[in-house]
Amino acid sequence: MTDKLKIALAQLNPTVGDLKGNLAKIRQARAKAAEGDSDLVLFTEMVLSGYQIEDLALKPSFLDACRKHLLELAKDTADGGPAMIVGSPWLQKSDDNGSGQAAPGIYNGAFLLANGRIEASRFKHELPNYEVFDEKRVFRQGPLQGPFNVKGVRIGTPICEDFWFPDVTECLAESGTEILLSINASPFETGKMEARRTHARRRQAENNLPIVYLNQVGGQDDQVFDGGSFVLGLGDELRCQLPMFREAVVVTDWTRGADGWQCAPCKVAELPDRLGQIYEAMVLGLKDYVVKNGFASVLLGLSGGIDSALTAAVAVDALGADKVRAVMMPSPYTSQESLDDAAACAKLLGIAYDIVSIEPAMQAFETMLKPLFAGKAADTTEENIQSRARGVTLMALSNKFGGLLLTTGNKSEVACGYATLYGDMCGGYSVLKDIYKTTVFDLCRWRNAQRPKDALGPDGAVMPERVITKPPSAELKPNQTDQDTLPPYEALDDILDGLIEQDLSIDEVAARGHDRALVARVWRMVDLAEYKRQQSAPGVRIGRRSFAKDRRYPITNRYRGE
Ligand SMILES: Nc1ncnc2c1ncn2[C@@H]1O[C@H](COP(=O)(O)OP(=O)(O)OC[C@H]2O[C@@H]([n+]3cccc(C(=O)O)c3)[C@H](O)[C@@H]2O)[C@@H](O)[C@H]1O
Ligand SMILES: Nc1ncnc2c1ncn2[C@@H]1O[C@H](COP(=O)(O)OP(=O)(O)OP(=O)(O)O)[C@@H](O)[C@H]1O
Ligand SMILES: NC(=O)CC[C@H](N)C(=O)O
Repeated sequence: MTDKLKIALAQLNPTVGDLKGNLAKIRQARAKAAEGDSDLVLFTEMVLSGYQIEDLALKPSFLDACRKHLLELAKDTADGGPAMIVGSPWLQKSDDNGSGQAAPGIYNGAFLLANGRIEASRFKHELPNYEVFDEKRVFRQGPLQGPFNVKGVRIGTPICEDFWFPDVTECLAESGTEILLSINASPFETGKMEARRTHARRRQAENNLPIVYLNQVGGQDDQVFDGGSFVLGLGDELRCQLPMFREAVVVTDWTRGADGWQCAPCKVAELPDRLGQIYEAMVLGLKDYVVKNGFASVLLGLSGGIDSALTAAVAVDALGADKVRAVMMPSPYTSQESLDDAAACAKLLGIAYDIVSIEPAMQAFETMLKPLFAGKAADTTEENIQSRARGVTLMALSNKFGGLLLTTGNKSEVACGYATLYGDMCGGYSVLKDIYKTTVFDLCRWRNAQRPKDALGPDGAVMPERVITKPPSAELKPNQTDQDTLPPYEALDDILDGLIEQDLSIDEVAARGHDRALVARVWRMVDLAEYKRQQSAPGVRIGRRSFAKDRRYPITNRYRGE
């Protein structure tokens, strides 16, 4: 038994399916922890496989590979260096010994690696099955179990969702746990840090134990894991705070006292404010999508409007100016103001900027379709041809030069279907998909006022003020503004917040001070655009009702909310 313990917290950015790469990252973190004389290194939920693995969990060959890599990692601990607690998926076989009472099946596990072997395992009990999580679909529920024994100290390891309810920690406390080390792969949402702290305080109040909350960092398709790991000492005292949105390995010092184990105060990183967290989530989400999918660069249509300006700024902050290419594609309806603003944006960001007129394509389509369109008045058909001419141009550049095309629609537009299918919806990834237009304005002002830490973009303003202040327009016909089709964004976003984020009825949203007929119209627009959303690119998830896995609606749907 010992009265002193050094526990290294490894807040890493694994890649789903990259077992070799993740193993190397884990080894590197352990080597760093060993330099700090750590007794134990704590890693996050499913760090070996990455999270979320979705139906990869149903592939026996993948689970075999995870087991093989875990056993290889366990052998490292024969060197007398620090023990490890590592998260991994696990296929429990009927002839497995030493894994407690667990029945055969696929589990989300935590493994104590020491003395050159897997000393013990614990399986996740509370499987989340809401919002973006579908764990019940692929994992079997683990039994309630007691703590690991590390150098005679009883260490309880609730796995993410296990920590959001009292039962798992209560069982651990009743079985003599002295320190709770919660391992997580908890995706970012606005307000999530506060929610995690609240759960930590509750678990502490219930069990009177010190708590380590360790979270994964990095982007995985639509989800961004924001890190922000922390240590909550006895008496609700923040002993250690790791940064959000970046990797960190920090060694914490623990001493056994009369009241139990206490962590010595160490680094307390400053957390970004609300808009800063959203912006950094967008940056990390895009960066990891691009890098982990093997793209060298991105491109986008830069219209002189606010959405493409913000998308370009995020791309530059994530990847660097030399990896971002902007194309202005004027039509006869494009104003000089837009041409000037797009050029000014590109200059402020220092990105490559080309101008390709779509007028020849518009004329070609007019000529091609003239015999068939005879006697028909111009309508949105011709507007959509412009948007599609731009889409074809951008996709051609993506094919020829290999960059990933960024699509720029924000959540207000995506909600209402205010975008052209196979036109401006072309693209492989979206950074604004979960950002309402009013937040787009806030984020532009925020970024013009400051450069986030580690951002690769320039200091100072990244877009001219006029991009933020002018009325938004698709410029698909003369003197058009978004408000010809949509209500003012302040009103629209509040209605959408009610209908989508809060799941309110038409009457309940109208009671917030909106015209009932307008709310019913917006409800209908949202329903009618479901088919567009189901064909749209993935994008960074910011809230609990993102348009991907959080909010799943039927396309064929006759419920009108009345
Ligand atoms: N349930 C369903 N399942 C499958 N397909 C369905 C469908 N309902 C319609 N469709 C099909 O979808 C097509 C109509 O959709 P689509 O071609 O997109 O056209 P549509 O939605 O009619 O028009 C696009 C709108 O977006 C606006 N816009 C365009 C470009 C940029 C911006 C901006 O400011 O960012 C705004 C534009 O002003 C216009 O109001 C038709 O082919 C129709 O048959
Ligand atoms: N003239 C243009 N040149 C280059 N790209 C354009 C042009 N017009 C539209 N696009 C592309 O299509 C997207 C949709 O743009 P549109 O101007 O129709 O509406 P928006 O949603 O208000 O976007 P933005 O605020 O970027 O203008 C733009 O973000 C941009 O990527
Ligand atoms: N991986 C998990 O179990 C995540 C669920 C948890 N409630 C969270 O988002 O933090």
